[in-house]
Amino acid sequence: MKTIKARARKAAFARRKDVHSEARSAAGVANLLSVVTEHKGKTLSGYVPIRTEITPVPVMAAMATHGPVCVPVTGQLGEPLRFALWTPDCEMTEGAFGAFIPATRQFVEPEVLIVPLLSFDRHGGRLGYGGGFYDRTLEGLRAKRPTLAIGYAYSAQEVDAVPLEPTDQLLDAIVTDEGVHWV
Ligand SMILES: Nc1nc2c(c(=O)[nH]1)N(C=O)[C@@H](CNc1ccc(C(=O)N[C@@H](CCC(=O)O)C(=O)O)cc1)CN2
Ligand SMILES: Nc1ncnc2c1ncn2[C@@H]1O[C@H](COP(=O)(O)OP(=O)(O)OP(=O)(O)O)[C@@H](O)[C@H]1O
Repeated sequence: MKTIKARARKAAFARRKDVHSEARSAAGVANLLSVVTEHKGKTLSGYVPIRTEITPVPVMAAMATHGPVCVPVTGQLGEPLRFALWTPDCEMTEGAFGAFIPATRQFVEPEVLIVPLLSFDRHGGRLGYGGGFYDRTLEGLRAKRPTLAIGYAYSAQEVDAVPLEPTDQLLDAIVTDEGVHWV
């Protein structure tokens, strides 16, 4: 399974690089807003893009006028993510794995998560960078309360079937530059 996932990641990185563009990112914004605006006031987690990830930052900025918005903070490998409050103008500093995090961190627990990914399938399967961070995190959050995991990606990141393990947490919806798909 490790080699299967590693191979899938390599292909997914190449595919995402091909379609990464500002125009496609902009096209995703309206679709993502249509989903998250239904959850105004709930704590929403986004992410600051790394590598060739589609950016949810305009959506996070719009939602920050309605309620708390946070971003993931990585601890040790094997630990779930934590989430620090974020505002469009907050000071940022470089965290682990090159992802930017708020310089001053007030930790909160999101109910709605915009989840970055390398590839997804129609059944909610998700391939990430391989730390298992979102899997551990969603497992913990879902054990406490209903939690909405929204995958955000370029539509070209769709595959027939993501290789899955028992510990993989499924997405509830996938939003792309081309539309919204509820699982
Ligand atoms: N924008 C963004 N922020 C995020 C995440 C993310 O996927 N996207 N994360 C989501 O979890 C966390 C950071 N997790 C990451 C985990 C691994 C790698 C990474 O580059 N891994 C190596 C392989 C490591 C290994 O297997 O030894 C690689 O892919 O080359 C990057 C980010 C928190 N913040
Ligand atoms: N809840 C969990 N408890 C124990 N191990 C876990 C859990 N979730 C994931 N893992 C393990 O972590 C490793 C990496 O997981 P996986 O390959 O699914 O990461 P990923 O979803 O691609 O990455 P990420 O979520 O960080 O973006 C796997 O070996 C997996 O079994």
